[in-house]
Amino acid sequence: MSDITKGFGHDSVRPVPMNQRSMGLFSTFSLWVGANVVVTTVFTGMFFVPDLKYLTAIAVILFGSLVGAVPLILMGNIGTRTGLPTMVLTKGAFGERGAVLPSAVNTIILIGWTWIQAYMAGLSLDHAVTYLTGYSNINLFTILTEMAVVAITIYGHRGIEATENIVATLMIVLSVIVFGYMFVTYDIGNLIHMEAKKNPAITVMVAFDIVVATAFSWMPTVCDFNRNCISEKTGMIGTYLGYNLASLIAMGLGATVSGFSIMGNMKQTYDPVDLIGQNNPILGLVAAIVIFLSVLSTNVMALYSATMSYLSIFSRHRFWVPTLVMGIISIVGALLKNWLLEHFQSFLLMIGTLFIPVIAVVLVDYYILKHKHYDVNEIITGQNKTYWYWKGVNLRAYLAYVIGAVFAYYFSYIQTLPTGATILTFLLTSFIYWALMKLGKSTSLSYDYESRAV
Ligand SMILES: Nc1ccnc(=O)[nH]1
Repeated sequence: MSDITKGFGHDSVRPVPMNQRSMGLFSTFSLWVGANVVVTTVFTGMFFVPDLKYLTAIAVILFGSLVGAVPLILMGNIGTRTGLPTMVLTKGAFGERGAVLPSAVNTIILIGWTWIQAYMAGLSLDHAVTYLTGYSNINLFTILTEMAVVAITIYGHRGIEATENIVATLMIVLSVIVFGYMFVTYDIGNLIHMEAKKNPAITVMVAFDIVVATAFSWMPTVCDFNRNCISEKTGMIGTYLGYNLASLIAMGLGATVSGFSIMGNMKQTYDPVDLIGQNNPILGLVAAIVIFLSVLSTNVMALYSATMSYLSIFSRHRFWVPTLVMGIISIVGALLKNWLLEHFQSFLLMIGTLFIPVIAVVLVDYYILKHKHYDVNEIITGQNKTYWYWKGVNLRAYLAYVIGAVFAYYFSYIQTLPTGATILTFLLTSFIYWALMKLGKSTSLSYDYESRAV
């Protein structure tokens, strides 16, 4: 056993020193292409057409991603500067003990992502194989996909980076083939002129909000990888380019397939395999490979980040043990199948509610209140109690967080806003946290923090 495990990743939550950084511009770019070209993002793109006109949808996807990727790269840059994973970094704002809650929630959410994505990969592979051979076994293809994910992730970030370097390029090339085939066979001109719905559920503003929220869904993960970037500049540029290209490919694919499926009087779908597999089983298989690779390259990141979040709480455990245990959970849970798809929308809303306020608090804390400086050693050891606040918890961060989360919950579930709630939640939480911390400075409440933070 020990011979096998020696080769596994030994990744930990300790800061990655500069001389051990492994991601240059191409790796960073590939990683973020691999991250956001994923079937769930394709699925999201489906909802934009025909509610919006095709080119309007593409413009919203592009613009929303360009905007959402700004906080994403700012967040990732904290990882590059400190060498720490995201959930360890939340200690700086939430306190040594206050960070336990976001870390635990993040672990669970990431496993949720692996479930739905593995199942959706299983579905596409199954459809393609059925069109080709008549054989069908969704469970088998789902399990095989997720087993491959576990087999890669167990080798740690180096295994993941090596995978992304190949898979990202492959996905770009294969998706160009799929887009090309669809545009020619079903006629892109028709798609462009297709009428938008009269009473759309998704307006331009709501679509924009959803695209920005997609970027937020990556923020609890970003430092786990960008802490391996060799420089701040390549980290930010690689992430920005990779993430935006990926959004355009993935959401664009969903929007395109949706439009063509409706024009062809089919049931609305996001899945290119469903659209083209019947006419052309070989290209259906190519499309299924794109979907499979999209999930492989994303689920390795989700499982890895779930492990990092877990290790943020239980830092002494060896990397491969929680990876393997959660890997097995990710395989079994994917067999919940349609239940996962049915709850996907509420899952997204839940993530928005739970995590946008966390990101707002961390960004304000690092870039504004702590002037771009965390004492890395102190975050890890807690020796001088710099980030101890009150009994290990920063109550002001929690207060801002709760207000932000209640706001997000109310305006997402109970009284939906015509603008969506993502950006407003982010701005509101940022302001409240900043104000509470500034206000706190002049009251005795701040004694604990101020006296120790020198
Ligand atoms: N679409 C996704 C966003 C964040 N994490 C994932 O695993 N998938």
